[in-house]
Amino acid sequence: MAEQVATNVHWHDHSVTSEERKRLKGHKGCVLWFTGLSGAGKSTIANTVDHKLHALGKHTYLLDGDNIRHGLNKNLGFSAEDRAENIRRIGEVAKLFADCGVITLTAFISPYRVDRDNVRALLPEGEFVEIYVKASLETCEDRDPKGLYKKARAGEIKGFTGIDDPYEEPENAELILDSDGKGIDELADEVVAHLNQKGFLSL
Ligand SMILES: Nc1ncnc2c1ncn2[C@@H]1O[C@H](COP(=O)(O)OS(=O)(=O)O)[C@@H](OP(=O)(O)O)[C@H]1O
Ligand SMILES: Nc1ncnc2c1ncn2[C@@H]1O[C@H](COP(=O)(O)OP(=O)(O)O)[C@@H](O)[C@H]1O
Repeated sequence: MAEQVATNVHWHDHSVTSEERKRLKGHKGCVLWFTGLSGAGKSTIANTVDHKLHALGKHTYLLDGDNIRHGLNKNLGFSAEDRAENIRRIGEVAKLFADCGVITLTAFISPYRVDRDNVRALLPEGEFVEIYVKASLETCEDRDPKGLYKKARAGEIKGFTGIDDPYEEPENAELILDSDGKGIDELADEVVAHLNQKGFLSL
């Protein structure tokens, strides 16, 4: 976890409370943390869940890997340190969204267990929902929508997750999606059903 560097800064409580914000929205906030290899289906499934929840009248927002790396995190690369900082910042942003009752979806490889666990620790108990989008390396390489695996195999990209950089599988994910065996719509429905069952879609 990053240490606080600045001194003489003080926490201020908001005059509109987190509970009041949630009441206005009609449901709790949470973070749906999709993790998995590049090409596993994180982004596509998260987008489909986002659509389905929006259609149900829920307040959602999706923080997507490639997009965040064009803005907030454009100064970060793919070393272990930069990936940790990437995930830390996303975690802090997601926490703010969840605090005001938004169902926040994130789609990042987030390959290191400790980085994901640090985000879990940032959030109130039960609000971090780790969703492992599980697909074999073979499946991901076959899909290879951006041609990145091909480049990594050719040595044109170094430190590519799954090829010459690690991916640590979740040990206690709330949900595991079988992206080798099932289609996008079915997997998105599994996520919505989980949220419903756990009471995230109401107050
Ligand atoms: N070295 C290396 N390793 C893995 N991925 C790479 C790399 N270089 C570029 N890319 C592209 O960046 C996307 C992953 O970014 P993330 O922010 O999700 O990565 S991480 O969570 O910080 O590990 C990832 O996108 P997704 O396919 O959406 O996962 C890749 O398109
Ligand atoms: N369960 C699935 N079954 C079939 N194709 C999938 C599935 N999940 C994702 N895909 C396809 O695989 C490709 C990569 O998905 P994407 O969501 O970009 O992965 P990620 O965000 O994990 O890198 C896309 O073309 C997507 O349509």
